[in-house]
Amino acid sequence: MIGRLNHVAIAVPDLDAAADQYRNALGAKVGAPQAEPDHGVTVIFIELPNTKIELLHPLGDDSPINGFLEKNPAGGIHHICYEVDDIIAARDHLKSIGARVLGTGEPKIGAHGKPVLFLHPKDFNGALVELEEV
Ligand SMILES: C[C@@H](C(=O)O)C(=O)SCCNC(=O)CCNC(=O)[C@H](O)C(C)(C)COP(=O)(O)OP(=O)(O)OC[C@H]1O[C@@H](n2cnc3c(N)ncnc32)[C@H](O)[C@@H]1OP(=O)(O)O
Ligand SMILES: [Co+2]
Repeated sequence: MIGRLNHVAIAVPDLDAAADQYRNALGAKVGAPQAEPDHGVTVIFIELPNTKIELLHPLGDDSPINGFLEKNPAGGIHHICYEVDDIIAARDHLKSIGARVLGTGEPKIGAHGKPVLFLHPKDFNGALVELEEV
């Protein structure tokens, strides 16, 4: 069902510092900050030849990543995003086998303008999974 790795997301306490580090220390192609108010985050995408890194920082008061950054004040790997062809079929299959789909259960439009869903980390080996329909 899952296809390519779309991105690995890293929650960071200082978005500018993290972007500068990827640009200068690692020589990466770093995009501009992108506010995603519907998701409670500001993101910066880093384009790698085979995938992307998504730097995440809280936006607004009730960001879903606040708790994670409190537990991991230096930052940390927050989620992995896999591509799927049909997000509704993927969701219904996962629900039917008891996996918890987060939020309302309806896909939201993600940072690439495509529908996304999240699966509870406790159901996936401690790793928060995002699915993106491509
Ligand atoms: C823009 C878009 C895009 O790419 O298009 C994005 O990525 S938006 C990216 C931001 N959006 C999201 O993450 C949306 C989905 N996420 C959520 O709904 C939430 O973050 C949850 C995953 C439910 C966690 O929420 P919260 O931290 O408030 O809950 P909680 O403290 O009760 O956590 C429950 C347990 O899960 C663990 N936990 C929390 N966040 C985790 C993470 N990212 N990876 C692995 N484990 C995690 C906690 O440590 C805790 O474990 P213990 O009980 O063992 O201590
Ligand atoms: Co993401």
